[in-house]
Amino acid sequence: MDRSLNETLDMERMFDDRSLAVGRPAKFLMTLYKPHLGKILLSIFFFLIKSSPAWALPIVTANLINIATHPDEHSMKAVWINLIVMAVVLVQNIPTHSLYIHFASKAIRFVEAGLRSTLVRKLQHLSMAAHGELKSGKLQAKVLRDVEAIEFLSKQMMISVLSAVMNMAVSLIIVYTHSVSVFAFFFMTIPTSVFLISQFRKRIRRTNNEFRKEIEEMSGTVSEMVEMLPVTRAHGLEKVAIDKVDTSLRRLKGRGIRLDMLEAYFSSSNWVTFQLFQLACLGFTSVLAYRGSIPVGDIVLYQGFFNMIMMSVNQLLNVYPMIAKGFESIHSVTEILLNEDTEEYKGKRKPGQIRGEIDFERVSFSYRDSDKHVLRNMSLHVKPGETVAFVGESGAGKSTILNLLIGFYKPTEGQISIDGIPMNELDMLEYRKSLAVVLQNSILFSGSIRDNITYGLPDISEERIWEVVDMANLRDVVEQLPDGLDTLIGEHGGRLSGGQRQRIAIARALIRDPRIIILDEATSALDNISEHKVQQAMRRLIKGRTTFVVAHRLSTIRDADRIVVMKKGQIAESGTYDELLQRRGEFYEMEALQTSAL
Ligand SMILES: Nc1ncnc2c1ncn2[C@@H]1O[C@H](COP(=O)(O)OP(=O)(O)OP(=O)(O)O)[C@@H](O)[C@H]1O
Repeated sequence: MDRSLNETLDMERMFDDRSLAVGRPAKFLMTLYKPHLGKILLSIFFFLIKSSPAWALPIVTANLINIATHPDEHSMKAVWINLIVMAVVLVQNIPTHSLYIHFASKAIRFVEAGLRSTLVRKLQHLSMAAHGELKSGKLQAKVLRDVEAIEFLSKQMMISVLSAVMNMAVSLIIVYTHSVSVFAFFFMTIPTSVFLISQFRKRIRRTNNEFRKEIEEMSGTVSEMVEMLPVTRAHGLEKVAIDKVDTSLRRLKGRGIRLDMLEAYFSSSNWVTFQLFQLACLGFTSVLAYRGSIPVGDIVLYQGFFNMIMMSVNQLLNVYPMIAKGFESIHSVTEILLNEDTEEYKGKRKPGQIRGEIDFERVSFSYRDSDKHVLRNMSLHVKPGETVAFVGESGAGKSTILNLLIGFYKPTEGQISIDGIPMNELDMLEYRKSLAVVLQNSILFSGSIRDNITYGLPDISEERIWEVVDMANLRDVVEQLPDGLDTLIGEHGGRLSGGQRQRIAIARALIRDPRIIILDEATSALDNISEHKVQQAMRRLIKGRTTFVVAHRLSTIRDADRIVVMKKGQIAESGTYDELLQRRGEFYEMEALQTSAL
């Protein structure tokens, strides 16, 4: 098996570990990176070597000054040794920096790909109810933005945080080995300066955030103005609209100037604090050198390392907001990864060749978090090959019946059986192979017409494709397009008419040669002529197959074996078209209403 896939599956297992509680981002990161420990250790190793020029430079500079201030007969030799060592340390940076990035990047990319893939798998397995709760927009944001933020967090951890922490640690060790008193000075002054600088930075960040909010509000006002343009123009309200934007602009301008001034003040305070502490370090080390406690050249060494520590602190403070954002994203990603609300049916019984006998046994259903009984105590026996049409007022529960049949939701009470096997025990993957579904809004994806028709079936012959194209009355549409079946249809079929989209969805159902067909208003968007042709094709298709249709126009279900009239989640009456008309009940009234409307 592909190695990366193996690692992805490992990751899935990791997230099955319930001990990985939400709210522990550090543990989450460790779980993510544990399989890549080798790469991480190698990247740390190469980081240490590649960073040596930064540490060597202050030492070599101090050595050279010390040699120059105390020359003897070995001085020239010592100068050359220092220069050659520095040159070697510099040149090794070329391969070691690449090796460091190679291992760090490999670890990060593996984790990123694995995380995305685990999330996508999880999304595919979450129940429809969970999807309804998470809302698709929010889900997209999670998969795209949050994974990006976690990837960014990883990069910052592996690059900025690692380099800052290492630089600080090495600097402190070198300073400690050179002079304990300078080390003590560093130890006392650095935390104070970090505290002051972080206070200034906090204020700068706060003022920036305030300003960004103002700008967002401003863009909201402008885009609302553009959206409202037709209404504004139709009522001659241009001045009102412009005044509204002007007021918002004036506020933004004033706030902007004030924030620029505040930012200037805090930025310069930040810089001056930094410089003052550096000056204090210079003063302290100069006094030590004057007293002869340290060699003169070491002043440069301590300046260099003080600077390096302060730069590292600055770097950490810079990446802090991004790290905080990354940790927030970890929270929201774990919300999905640890969501146990997966597909409700987990049965494993293989149905064999499905005949299409379906039983609803006292089925009741309510959507989650809703007290409303959408279906109540519904029983229905459907023979293999029978066509059952559901009609009834809006909200009567017709589409819900189809959702239950597909297995998107489980009945709250009662059960549905397929060929005598309760859905609970059924292997849904096998069952759904014999289902074809055409829902109210035909769902197409960007790609060619061919891709959309053969979705999930790679080895379909050209002949078979044209056969269903003809059956779905699509040939004239396809032949008029520049690339025929390979014409790209744009996102969600945006370049096609509603009728064309629906016909593609019908062709997709036809090509599966299913045993059970589920149609929700499948022919509603077709014109009279093509609807007639599709109806003919449908008749051919549904012959011998169990079919469930939800249709609002009663004319389309005249030939159904049985029409079930739904009312408030219950079966009000059922029978053939003619039987129901003769009964003069609900259906008779609906039919009369539609005929008079026509
Ligand atoms: N995902 C959902 N969550 C909560 N309630 C829902 C959900 N889907 C549908 N409902 C509610 O369930 C009831 C039945 O809806 P359903 O879509 O099955 O009716 P319908 O008979 O197909 O209506 P229409 O003819 O308008 O499509 C409605 O009151 C609807 O508001």
